[in-house]
Amino acid sequence: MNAIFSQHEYSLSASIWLASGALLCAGVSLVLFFAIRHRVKQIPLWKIPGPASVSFMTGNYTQMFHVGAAKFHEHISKTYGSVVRIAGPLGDNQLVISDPKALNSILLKDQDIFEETEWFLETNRHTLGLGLFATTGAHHRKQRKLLTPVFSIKHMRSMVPLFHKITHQLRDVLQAKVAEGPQEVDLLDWLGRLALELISQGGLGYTFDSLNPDSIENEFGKAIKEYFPTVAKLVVFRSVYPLISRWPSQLLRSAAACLPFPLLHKLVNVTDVMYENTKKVLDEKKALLEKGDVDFAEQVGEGKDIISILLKANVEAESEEDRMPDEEILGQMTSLLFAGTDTTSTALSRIVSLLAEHPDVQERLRAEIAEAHETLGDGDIDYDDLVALPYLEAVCRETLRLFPPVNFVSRMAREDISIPVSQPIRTASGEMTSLFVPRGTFVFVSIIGVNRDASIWGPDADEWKPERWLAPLPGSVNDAHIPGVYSNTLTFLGGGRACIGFKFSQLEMKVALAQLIESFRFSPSKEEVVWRFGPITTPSIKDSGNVVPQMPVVLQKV
Ligand code: HEM
Repeated sequence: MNAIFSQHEYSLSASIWLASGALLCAGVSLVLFFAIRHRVKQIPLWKIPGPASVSFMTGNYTQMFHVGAAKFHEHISKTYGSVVRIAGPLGDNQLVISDPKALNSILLKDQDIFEETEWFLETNRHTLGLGLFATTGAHHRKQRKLLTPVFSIKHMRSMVPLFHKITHQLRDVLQAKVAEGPQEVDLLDWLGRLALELISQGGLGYTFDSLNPDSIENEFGKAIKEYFPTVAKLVVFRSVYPLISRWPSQLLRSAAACLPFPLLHKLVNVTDVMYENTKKVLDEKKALLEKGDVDFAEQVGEGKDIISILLKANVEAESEEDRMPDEEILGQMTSLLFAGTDTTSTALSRIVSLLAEHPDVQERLRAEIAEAHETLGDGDIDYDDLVALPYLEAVCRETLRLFPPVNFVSRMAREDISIPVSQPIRTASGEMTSLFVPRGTFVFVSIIGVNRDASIWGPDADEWKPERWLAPLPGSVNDAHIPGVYSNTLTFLGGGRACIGFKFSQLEMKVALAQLIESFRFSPSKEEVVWRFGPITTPSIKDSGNVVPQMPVVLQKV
């Protein structure tokens, strides 16, 4: 009896093994089938010139994403042109594109085909929430439509006094530091605090109190700071996340808790803290709105912040179509904090660093601000006068052209498509006058490639020359029809996913520079500052062998 039972048991487990083996084989065959089909479809891409792959596993990625990768990006665009094939992981063929005509198709005409990648959308949905960084197509367009009025010039104009008020706080802190004489100050830290306050007060009507030197950072502030460095290190995890991202959230949480990856646990914790705190801010705002008679001017951000205005618009909306659900407002809140902080602080740090290296430009800019005060009086410079200052505009434009904080963005072709190119692509067998992009191809939109293209900007494209903006630009700039929203550059991208905060950001920078330049003289530190290339370029110094994000500058009272 026992023997028969064992035999049964044996054949049962053998069947289970056989079935599992068959399933595994079927799974592997399916993956292989799709991988081979994808490779076959990619055959036309082999003709496109590009650097040799350095590893089957990682392709050219170690060169593309290295901290010193600026040189590699410059090398590929100068050697291979504005459409370059690179090797992605496991021999995948991918494209780096800076050709303006091709980008018109990718970012404007065919933007629904060249969407954000799944890994970008899915990880953002689960960490930042259902904001602009997580939606596509009609859903994304609806969100943009509801958000556009709060980023209008009319609204930006009304924000200038708040921006000045916040920047005064920074100026006072820095003035206290240099009261006894010149001091070396880590401006990345202070400009980061400024950018956080500007977006948190101007965007959410919330303050982290981060410009108060005596304040203790709360867990919300810590989470916002830690979010980007944490996700940036989880590249491999993010790339496979779409395979499991539709599992029930409880299962995903349990899986994350079981996996032995401390960074993943940290990301879950950071996400929870961001969610709980944005929800608290939103609930408080809604309660105030429901009371009806609240004086919003008494609130942080004086009730002019983006979220308060969105909530008021929700109350006044006549149909569901014109209303944004709470879940999506929460997603916008975290997305704004994420998108508006490191980008702006990096841009401002770069401008200050360049002014420190170029005292002549610094003096000319200071003179322009002083002259504006002579005409307008001693008070803060208002919106219209600030945007009319030509040299301030030229310094900002030139820095954002040559040193865009975001170097590239990625897209994935959702269908086979042929797109036009401005310059024929030279291949071993002749020239291609259009580019066939097979479905599933990963495309890097090279912001830095467009902004520094010598055939567009002229032979001095790699030089920092603010005065280029004071004279008419070369005809080649207009002729290129660069599909960007800002000054013929791609710094804030273009099309339906262009940076919605680009006017907000320009204004923050101008208010900050106008105030700082009239109070301080900047000169370079003795420390060597290295700009680390990455999703967002960050200045750093080497301290006891460790790389520390920092931008030391010597400050002196004017
Ligand atoms: C110098 C500063 C900034 C730069 C260089 C910059 C650049 C960019 C770029 C390149 C994108 C496109 C990302 C992609 O397609 O993957 C983007 C999107 C975005 N930016 Fe900015 N940004 C800056 C400041 C800001 C500020 C201050 C805010 C908020 C007030 C903001 C809010 C956003 C949002 C919400 C998106 C997503 C837009 C969408 O998907 O529809 N950005 N930004």
